[in-house]
Amino acid sequence: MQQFKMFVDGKWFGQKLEQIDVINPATNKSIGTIPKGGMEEAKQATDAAHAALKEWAARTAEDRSNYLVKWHDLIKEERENIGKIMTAEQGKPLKEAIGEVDYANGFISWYAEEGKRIYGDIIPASHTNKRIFVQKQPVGVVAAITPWNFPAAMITRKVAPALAAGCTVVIKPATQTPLTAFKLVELAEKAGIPKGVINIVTGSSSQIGKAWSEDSRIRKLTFTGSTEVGKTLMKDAADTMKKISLELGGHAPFIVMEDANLDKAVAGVVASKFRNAGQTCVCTNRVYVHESIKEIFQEKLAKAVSKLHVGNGDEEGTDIGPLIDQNAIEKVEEQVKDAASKGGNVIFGGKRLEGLFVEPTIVTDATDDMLCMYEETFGPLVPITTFKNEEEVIDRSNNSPFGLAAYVFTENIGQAIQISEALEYGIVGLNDGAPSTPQAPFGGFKESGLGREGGYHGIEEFLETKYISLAF
Ligand SMILES: NC(=O)C1=CN([C@@H]2O[C@H](COP(=O)(O)OP(=O)(O)OC[C@H]3O[C@@H](n4cnc5c(N)ncnc54)[C@H](OP(=O)(O)O)[C@@H]3O)[C@@H](O)[C@H]2O)C=CC1
Ligand SMILES: O=C(O)CCCC(=O)O
Repeated sequence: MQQFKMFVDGKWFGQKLEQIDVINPATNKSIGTIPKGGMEEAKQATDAAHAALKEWAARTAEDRSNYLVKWHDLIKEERENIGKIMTAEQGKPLKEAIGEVDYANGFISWYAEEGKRIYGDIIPASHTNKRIFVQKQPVGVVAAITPWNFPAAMITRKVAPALAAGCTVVIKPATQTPLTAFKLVELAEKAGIPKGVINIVTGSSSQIGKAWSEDSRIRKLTFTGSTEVGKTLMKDAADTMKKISLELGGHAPFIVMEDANLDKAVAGVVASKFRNAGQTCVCTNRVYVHESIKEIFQEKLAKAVSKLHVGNGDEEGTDIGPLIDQNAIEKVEEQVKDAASKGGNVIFGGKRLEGLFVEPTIVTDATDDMLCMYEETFGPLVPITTFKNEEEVIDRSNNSPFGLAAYVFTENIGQAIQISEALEYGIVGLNDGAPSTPQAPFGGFKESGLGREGGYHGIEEFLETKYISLAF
């Protein structure tokens, strides 16, 4: 059994600390152990990142870009190997895991270029003897706290723009999926990224989170995970007035208008709902189908879902792997039971299988008082409800504290634009069940978070704006 180590200031360490098992959710077997770090290790990481900051920030953008390109190329060479590590610790099907590695690597190559385009401005002054220059500077040391559902992409989506902007980073991956993160950091070291620029610690999330929140040397905290933890981090970060980005929970509505191409809509639900067994914050959580097409849509969706194969992610042909843990299974079970007790019809699936597997499930006749219609599911359950008109479906879609992703399927261009604009969501998939991509600004409205990741917007999160007023 491999004993993994943390990486701080260019050194791998931690084998003398208490160890935590990393469990394969498909087999319930330990696949390695990681050190249980805490306050002390979090502080060491901050010390290292702080010491490395000045030199890294002073480099040219092109120099930093070259390191990112090397890192990208090493990840590309090992994409299958990293995918296997991810499937073993997280459970997602291998083809999806390798797809995530490519997606994750897309952030590195994109920001390797975007770092070269951090432009300033010259603003006309009010006096003839003055000039005003605006420039962007790296915010400083960045703390990145990442979840288990995307063990690679949530790291690179934060670390690549931070490094490109001239920041150094300390990372805490989810305890359930640290091995992919260690592999990425190992390849960053191999790419020659200087010591202290990337540091990673594992262990007590509350201690590490507190140490970083309270440390005034950390100038930016970037987090993906639950809304509850995001709120705690935001409160804790207030005392040192850090910049903060939060990618939190979602509850995506999927709207199927009367004139939608139903085959495209069904493919869209399958893509957005069953990716990662339903465990993404942009997964469809509730489907609104126009009442006139309800029967045919449900029939087509049930047929498509019946073709999905549930199994261990490392087996060929698996579409849906295990859920991450027992709590996740119980949440889905509770939502199915609740829906059935309130008049929902389970027309497909509905049962838990052995281990951490659960059948893909379709519940029709869903009503707004069912748990699955307002509480994030994070599992392969699709509740379907009907609507009569555009105004109704927009109101019901927006009636949520979340505002991350929404999906609309229609062939009417004018209606498509009007609905997209009316939705209080940061991402709208218009006839598109898979809108995520490195060059677009991923992020949510309302309690789904703050800030954007990806695209040129994503690098702004790691920059401070300064103006220099010159008088002569
Ligand atoms: N937006 C998204 O992509 C995600 C949303 N979720 C939602 O959240 C629910 C719960 O998932 P869960 O894994 O518990 O999510 P969490 O928010 O608890 O975990 C996400 C990350 O935050 C860390 N963390 C947890 N508590 C603290 C803390 N007090 N201070 C600092 N860091 C902390 C975790 O560490 P550790 O692993 O060590 O606990 C992990 O690295 C899911 O069912 C889903 O609804 C979950 C994951 C991702
Ligand atoms: O927060 C998540 O669930 C991860 C982001 C998924 C995506 O990038 O599509």
